[in-house]
Amino acid sequence: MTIFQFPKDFQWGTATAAYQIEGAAAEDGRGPSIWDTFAKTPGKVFNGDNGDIACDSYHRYEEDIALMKQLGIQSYRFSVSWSRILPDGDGEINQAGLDYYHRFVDKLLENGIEPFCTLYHWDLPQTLQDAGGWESDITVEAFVKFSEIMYREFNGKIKSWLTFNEPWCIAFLSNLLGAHAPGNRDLQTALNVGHGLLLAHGKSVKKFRELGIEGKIGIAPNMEWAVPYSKSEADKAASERHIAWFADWFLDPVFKGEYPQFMVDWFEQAGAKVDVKPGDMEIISQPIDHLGINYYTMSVDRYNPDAGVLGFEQIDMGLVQTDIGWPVESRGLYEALHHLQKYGNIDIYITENGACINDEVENGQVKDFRRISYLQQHIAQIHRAITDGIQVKGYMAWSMMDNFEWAEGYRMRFGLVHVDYRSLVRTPKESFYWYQNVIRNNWLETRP
Ligand SMILES: N=NNCCOCCOc1ccc(-c2cn(C[C@@H]3NC[C@@H](O)[C@H]3O)nn2)cc1
Repeated sequence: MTIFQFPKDFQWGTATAAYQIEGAAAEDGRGPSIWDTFAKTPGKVFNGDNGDIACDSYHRYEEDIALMKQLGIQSYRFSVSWSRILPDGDGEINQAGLDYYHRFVDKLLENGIEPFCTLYHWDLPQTLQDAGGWESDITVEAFVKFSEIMYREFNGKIKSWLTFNEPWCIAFLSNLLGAHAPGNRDLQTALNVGHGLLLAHGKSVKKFRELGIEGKIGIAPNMEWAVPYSKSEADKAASERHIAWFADWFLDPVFKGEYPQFMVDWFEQAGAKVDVKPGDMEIISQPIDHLGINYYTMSVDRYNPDAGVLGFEQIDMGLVQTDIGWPVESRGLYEALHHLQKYGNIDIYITENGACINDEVENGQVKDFRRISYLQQHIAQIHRAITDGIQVKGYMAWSMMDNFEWAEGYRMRFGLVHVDYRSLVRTPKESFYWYQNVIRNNWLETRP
């Protein structure tokens, strides 16, 4: 047996997001978001599932927090439903929305759990999408206003902030590939959205500093690691484009104040160019305090000029896959963490990592041993990176509970806790008890 001891101040946690767990979609003044609209558009979400009820965490948060307490986590990453706070995206504040998050955050703090807040986790108020979405300064300025309201309201209660979750999904999955809300399929739109969210990020960080808010702020890109299928230069370049598409396209502007030129050139030959105005990159590259990284899988890429805008296809190498079809290769997390060192040795939180394993309850138990294997492999890679001197400060398993997995609806389960969507009964899985032990010990035990 090998013991991997983690630093004494390492923060163990779990993560969720508002639209995926809260439900109460039209309750207490909440306005519609683009995901309410998208989910109710026929054909967009498996089975026509939507977030009207979800896990009903809006009403059951005390039960959920009791489970977090039982799990023993030190921090809990959640997101705020913007359209609960500002139902029209801007304008009048909905006090009932603020009151909900105060009740929720107070309950976390009462239980010794640090709230780790993501301001934007994909649920843009529909009124702002109607006004141009992230391509429009209207939305950028509305986000700054929304974030200022949250900063002022929760200053001293919430000390760990993230502006945006997974910019790649917001820009490209949702506006080039059309798989997520609002479902556009246009490269120029995707680049405009990416630039808009980066401007909103920079302006919000600037506001955070101007207000003298206590705590730390950052952003949480999702990364996919990729390696070339062959030794050819074309395959090598394809895997580099894949990595940069998810990470460098957003992190170079944040940390270096410029887009990666090889990607700017690639997109230009594909017919799209970011319209960078004077002063934009200075705003975007406001210094941040920490970086959230979401990691799930890695890819073996082969150059194929006919395989989409980025010109790579992902080759199935026969690796074990989770139930959503993502190859399991924890080495990619280690490599991704080293890749990030070019931006400096910034504090990093693994703000999402987890496995889609769709086991159900049998005799009161969920024997999700495949999830335990996935988590163990990936946590071991984090220990390896820390041993190399990389400043990983925490790990938040995705997800605390099964929830609405976007276009996959409720069929894909990532939770440490099983949710019966009819009864809403929560059942801790075997992985919950395994993770409870890792947290209690602050070490990982691996058996040969
Ligand atoms: N690899 N790309 N190939 C080309 C594009 O393929 C099309 C599909 O792409 C993807 C890529 C990534 C994802 C994804 C999902 N989650 C899980 C959520 N994270 C935030 C939290 O809310 C979780 O629910 N993280 N990432 C989905 C689809």
